[in-house]
Amino acid sequence: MQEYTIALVAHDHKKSELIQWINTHIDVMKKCKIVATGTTGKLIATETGLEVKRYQSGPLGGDQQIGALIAEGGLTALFFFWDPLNPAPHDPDVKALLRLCSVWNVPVACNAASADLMVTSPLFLSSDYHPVKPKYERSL
Ligand SMILES: O=C(CO)COP(=O)(O)O
Repeated sequence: MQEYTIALVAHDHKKSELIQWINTHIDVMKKCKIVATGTTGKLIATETGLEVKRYQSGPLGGDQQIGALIAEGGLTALFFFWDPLNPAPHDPDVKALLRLCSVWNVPVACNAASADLMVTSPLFLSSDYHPVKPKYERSL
């Protein structure tokens, strides 16, 4: 059976919204392998009981670790409830993570409404759905 890895990430002011969203979609979440940045992952595990592979906290490199997973072709989708109203010290990392989703055509939802649409799509976790993985050529 195919394994689907999703990343769940939320900035501090968005964490409770993410937990609420996860609980609304808990049956879908249970079908996925979940990775998360450190603090978000800890909260998800304690508040929902889901198993979570935790990376570093975002400001300490967690966003970049998830970016590396994308670059290796190992991420199915990203749910990133980022905070548009408070500056983050690691904003370049946040931008880099979102950029890599576009580079590698990885589905990404940045708010609860988009996340709702994504997980309720019949294509989500469907073995018939293979988003095009771009091929890049770089000459040195
Ligand atoms: O800062 C984050 C994403 O940019 C999230 O990090 P934490 O999950 O450790 O709070």
